[in-house]
Amino acid sequence: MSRIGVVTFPGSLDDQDALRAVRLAGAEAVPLWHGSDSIDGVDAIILPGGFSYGDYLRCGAIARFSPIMSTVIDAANAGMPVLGICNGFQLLCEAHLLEGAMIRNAGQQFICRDERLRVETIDTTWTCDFSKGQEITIALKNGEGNYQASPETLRKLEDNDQVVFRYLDNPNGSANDIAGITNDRGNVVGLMPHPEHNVEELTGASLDGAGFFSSVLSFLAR
Ligand SMILES: NC(=O)CC[C@H](N)C(=O)O
Repeated sequence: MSRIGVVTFPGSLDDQDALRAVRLAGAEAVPLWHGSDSIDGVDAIILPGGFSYGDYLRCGAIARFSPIMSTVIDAANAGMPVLGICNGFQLLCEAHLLEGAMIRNAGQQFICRDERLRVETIDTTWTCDFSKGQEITIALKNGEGNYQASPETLRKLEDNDQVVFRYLDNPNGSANDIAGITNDRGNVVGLMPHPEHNVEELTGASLDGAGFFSSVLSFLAR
């Protein structure tokens, strides 16, 4: 059975939901603690949403120096699937595993709502079970979700098919309507919306988040 680790930082909020989504997908969910440099032999890693270190300085800027991150960076560079959800995406940018940065939402409001997204590439470890161009609904909730990058970086992301998700109705001012991106290799993915909140019928929400977790399991079974 594949083992997927979820890292808890001080101020993480959605680690339990991510662990639950992993279990619902049929994998072993492995809680990991930010203060240890061990990833316990897992096959894939999720950096969950929340308010690590109270969002002091910038979202993810302090968590990026947690002991576990040096191991996560080595594993990601060796090809391990890593998914950063919201604060996790911010953290992946701070750790330079993904390019670009997040600033305050245009309008300066915290946004919490369902968001329509288009899947732009299925060539990643976390989206291979979707179809290209598929439209999905995933919950969004953040204050600093406005993705920005230099014109050169944006051009590179577009040219290399590294834009993974785009908002259909851009809620926060993100450049090129970008909701999520991947690295060159397609093993590291970050997105602002929260797939772990869209996996259970009981909530009445869409179940479109399940595709992230089934994708990584399909990838690991190859
Ligand atoms: N849901 C989240 O992970 C929020 C991330 C971050 N605290 C923000 O508000 O932008």
